[in-house]
Amino acid sequence: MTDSLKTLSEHRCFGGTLRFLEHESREIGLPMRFSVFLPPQAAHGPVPAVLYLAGLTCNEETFMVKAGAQRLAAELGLALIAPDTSPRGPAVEEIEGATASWDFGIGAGFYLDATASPWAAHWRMESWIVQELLPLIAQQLPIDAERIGIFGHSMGGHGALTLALRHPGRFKSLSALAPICAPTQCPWGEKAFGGYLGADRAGWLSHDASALMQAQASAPYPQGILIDQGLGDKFLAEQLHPQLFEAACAAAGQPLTLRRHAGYDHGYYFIQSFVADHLAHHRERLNAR
Ligand SMILES: N[C@@H](CCC(=O)N[C@@H](CSC=O)C(=O)NCC(=O)O)C(=O)O
Repeated sequence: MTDSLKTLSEHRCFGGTLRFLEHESREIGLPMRFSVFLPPQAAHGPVPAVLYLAGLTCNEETFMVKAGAQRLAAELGLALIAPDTSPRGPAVEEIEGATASWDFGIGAGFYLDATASPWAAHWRMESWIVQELLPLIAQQLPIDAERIGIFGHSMGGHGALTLALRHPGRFKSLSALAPICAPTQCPWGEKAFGGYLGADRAGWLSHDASALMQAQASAPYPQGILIDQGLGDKFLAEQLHPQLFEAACAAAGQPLTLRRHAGYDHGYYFIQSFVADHLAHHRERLNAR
């Protein structure tokens, strides 16, 4: 059966369960991996969940191993879902350019559906996550499909902001850590969008968080968006541009808490330091009825 979940490993964790899973994805056309942490409360019925999108070079394990989020998620009764960041395996490794650099191809799916050849065949991360993975998880695991939030880091922060803005109502809460805020105006985004979407830059804007927010007629998240950014982040000036998303939120009337933290870099020690605030942000909004 195409939709069945294969458990790769299962671990007891803070009274809940951490599972690493795989399924045959119809959208990607290949097996895809993801991880799910179910808190103890999931033993008694469906729980709210937060989808975490990871950054360049990461996979479905990175967040669960490095962020230190499970203890608080167990206390708050929140499930955590962490998908892989691109298609993988022999079928895609042989595509020219798939493994040549760490910011494009494998480990760098950018959470969109590619339209340009040869990427369009398998690089369908947006459809995989939104149309296939979330419905499958809600069907097969004790997760409340109506109470799902989204956050992410760097490329995954871009993914969180853009998927939330491109799918109104799908995600009830939104936050990001050091997100790529204006990918049409930074080297990582220009390389990825040029490869995955082709040379016509007009089409890129529908995957640019700042452009999407600028186009909103009213605040899509009236309960507020949280962003944390380290000021010691070596990628901040060239790649991330939080000030552009901040300006777009101001123009759209979107409440935004953008916290700038002296000394913090781009890595998982920064994420560990603020992940509790993100889980609390989501829990408050997902539990509001
Ligand atoms: N190899 C790169 C560094 C790659 C990197 O920093 N990846 C970040 C995400 S960057 C934007 O999406 C990350 O989360 N890495 C995983 C980790 O464990 O830190 C280089 O050479 O600079």
